[in-house]
Amino acid sequence: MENRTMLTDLYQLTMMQGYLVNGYHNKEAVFDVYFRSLPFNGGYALAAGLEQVVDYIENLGFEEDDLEYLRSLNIFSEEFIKELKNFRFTGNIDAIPEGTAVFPYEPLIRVKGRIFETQLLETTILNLVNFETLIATKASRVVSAAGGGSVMEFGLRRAQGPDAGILGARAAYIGGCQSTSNVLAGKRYGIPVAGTQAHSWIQCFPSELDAFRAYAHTFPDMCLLLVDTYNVLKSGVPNAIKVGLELEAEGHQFLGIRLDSGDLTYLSKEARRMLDEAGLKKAIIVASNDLDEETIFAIRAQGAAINSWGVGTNLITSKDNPSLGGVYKLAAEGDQGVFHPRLKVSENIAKITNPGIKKVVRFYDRAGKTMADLIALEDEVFEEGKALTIFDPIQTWKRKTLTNFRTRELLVPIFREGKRVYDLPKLKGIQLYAHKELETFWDEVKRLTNPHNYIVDLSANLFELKQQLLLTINNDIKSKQGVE
Ligand SMILES: Nc1ncnc2c1ncn2[C@@H]1O[C@H](COP(=O)(O)OP(=O)(O)OP(=O)(O)O)[C@@H](O)[C@H]1O
Ligand SMILES: O=P(O)(O)OC[C@H]1O[C@H](OP(=O)(O)OP(=O)(O)O)[C@H](O)[C@@H]1O
Ligand SMILES: O=C(O)c1cccnc1
Repeated sequence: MENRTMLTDLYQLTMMQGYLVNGYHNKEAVFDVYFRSLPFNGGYALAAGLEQVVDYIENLGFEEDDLEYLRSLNIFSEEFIKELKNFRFTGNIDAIPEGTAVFPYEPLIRVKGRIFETQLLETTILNLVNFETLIATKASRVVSAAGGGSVMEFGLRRAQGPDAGILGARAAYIGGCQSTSNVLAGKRYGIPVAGTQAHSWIQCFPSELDAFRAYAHTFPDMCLLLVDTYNVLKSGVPNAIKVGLELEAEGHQFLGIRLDSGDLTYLSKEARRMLDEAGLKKAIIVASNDLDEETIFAIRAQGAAINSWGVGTNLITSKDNPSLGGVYKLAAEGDQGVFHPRLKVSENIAKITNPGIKKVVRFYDRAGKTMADLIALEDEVFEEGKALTIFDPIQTWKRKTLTNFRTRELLVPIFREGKRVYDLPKLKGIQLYAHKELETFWDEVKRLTNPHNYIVDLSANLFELKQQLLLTINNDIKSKQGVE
């Protein structure tokens, strides 16, 4: 749908020209997309953004004016520009479907192909996956805090620009929001749109009652009245009740009220009592105002009578954790289908990469609950009938034996030789899948604060390969130091 080919960092293009000049452009590479720590000190993340990655790959191509611009920088050769003219992706991509619960170091996307092509994809894939995964995860936390109450996404006005508003609404829907106020996101992705009215509507009329009546008259079947413009309990709620009863006398269903300031617990309880006493038991109470999972959790714990939550800024900007640190790291390089595992060394243990072409295997018990994930080498097999001992890759004495398990491989083929082989699921389907997916995890992993660490280990073979490569690199450095 959208050509984002030029939405990249300059260094991808300079490296590409470098590969070409040095005869490396046809070398094959495998890159992994993964993050190193969970956002929000939470227990899981929800993968999102794959549909946008697919769209990006399918629309790759440099236009004439892109090439003109690159020429104007005076750093690229004509030979390179000519290569760009014919650029398209001809490799393989595997990915974990959107809505899947994912954990640190698990390859969310695995890209395999000519380095000339795979190098370019880094920036854009990360840009798309980091943001949507972050917002889907945040939304999932907000929705979980809301218990059975619905959550409307209200963030567009304070999102970090239009793209974040639109893709944020999409990700929030994956995370479980019921609707969005964002009309373009509704049109583009089929997300249900919903809304009430602003204070300006109430202020514009001679009185609050006039404003409520006018709204009810215009939208009798979607009438949620904002009750905090003047005084919630002395004016807003009594006026809303009057109009609600008038609407119901005319045969319509009065939807309810929205509280947007003050002590939401106290006001909702009082408003509930007043609505019930007036016979408007079905009218709902919506709350908004700077909400996030913590405030919603606290307000519910106080016994508030709130049915639905409008959540904007804190959700769409992921205010308490504004980025996900997803990275795109080379795991193997090869020629004509023969690959060699590669590793990046770092003083920081967390930054040492996992080498080789890998997969992610999720282990379930017979009741369908998750037991652990294993990052393994692509060709490894874990027989379902056979006990398997797994161990923590840092604290290797921490061991666990899995028996009587069922396995699932999380990465699925998305592109083969440049052609899409994956049917993109509908957004509603992704939302339902995410919900079901989370049901397979224990509550301890999902709780909002200090969750239990879900086990993600390396297979024994991958662990061994990593140790071997680290040893080889270390020995190499030592012997070179001896020579020089
Ligand atoms: N009972 C409650 N427990 C915990 N937090 C609450 C409760 N009621 C409201 N809040 C939160 O407290 C904050 C109140 O913010 P603030 O003081 O700006 O709101 P306000 O009194 O409604 O003023 P304004 O009219 O400017 O919106 C909001 O984040 C709101 O979600
Ligand atoms: O608080 P958020 O989670 O971002 O949710 C959206 C907020 O946006 C609107 O407020 P508006 O832009 O009119 O500002 P105000 O109510 O804070 O004055 C609405 O009334 C909500 O309070
Ligand atoms: O429809 C609403 O009530 C709404 C929409 C966007 C932001 N705040 C509120």
